[in-house]
Amino acid sequence: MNAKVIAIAMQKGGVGKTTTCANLGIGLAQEGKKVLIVDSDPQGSLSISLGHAQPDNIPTTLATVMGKVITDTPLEHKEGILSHPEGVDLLPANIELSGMEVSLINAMSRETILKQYLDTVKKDYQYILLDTQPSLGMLTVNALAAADSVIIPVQAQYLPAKGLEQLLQTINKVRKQINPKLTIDGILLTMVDNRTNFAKDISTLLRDTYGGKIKVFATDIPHSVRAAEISAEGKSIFAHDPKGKVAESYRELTKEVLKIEKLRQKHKSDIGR
Ligand SMILES: Nc1ncnc2c1ncn2[C@@H]1O[C@H](COP(=O)(O)OP(=O)(O)OP(=O)(O)O)[C@@H](O)[C@H]1O
Ligand SMILES: [Mg+2]
Repeated sequence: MNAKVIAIAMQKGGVGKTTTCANLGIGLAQEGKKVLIVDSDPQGSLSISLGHAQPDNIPTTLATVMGKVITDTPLEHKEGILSHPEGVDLLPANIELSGMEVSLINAMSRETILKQYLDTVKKDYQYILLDTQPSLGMLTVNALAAADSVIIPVQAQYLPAKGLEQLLQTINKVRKQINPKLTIDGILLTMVDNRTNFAKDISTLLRDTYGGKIKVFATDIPHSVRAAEISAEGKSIFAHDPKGKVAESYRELTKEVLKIEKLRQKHKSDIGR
């Protein structure tokens, strides 16, 4: 195994990054994949939403293992990785990670500390998903430097134009300077309210503006209070409301994500012929 690493990134807050990371991760596990999800947000929202209500009490987190990479200290096998009853592994985060962001400033190869860490666990997984914080700071750059691809959640109610442009510029910079093979899997429309036409307008606008260059996922994630409830429950939408429209859409998204990998493999073998 050599995991595909997907960063879920958008510096605008509250667009559904954490929700997508948890539910896509568990969706992939339900398709039989070995999945690690990594919380790289000092707020620890992903850790909270996967059942660790007090992340600040967790002794070993992403900050611990990144610290060990920086100081060249050997890691134990799967150090700090917790398992979730729905079949995924989680590397949690807490407020200590904001201290890490400061220590990165003076670290050698500071943009690739997370990548160096992930290289030690990639053989144990097929997918590694990275939840990122709402900023384009050093932790997000580390996630982009470590990733094979990015999924960009965009909240359907708001025109994402400016935030999206900044993110694309950062992705291009990371490609040029650190990680040339980084690709964009797609833009994901989240919290879509089908009672309005606005979401449709935005998705048309996105396709018109970026079409050809960037895929917009065919699957939209609908707005639903059921989705908002899960972060307090510590479980996925599949466990909380399995027959609901949000569970259905995350199942569809999971299929789309698996298809991207299949197409890439086919493309590779076609070229090899
Ligand atoms: N499909 C949905 N329908 C309704 N509410 C949702 C949906 N998806 C997520 N939410 C809620 O919207 C809020 C923001 O979602 P989430 O935490 O996933 O976004 P985020 O991009 O990770 O935020 P941040 O930038 O703060 O990390 C949360 O309260 C979440 O429960
Ligand atoms: Mg979040």
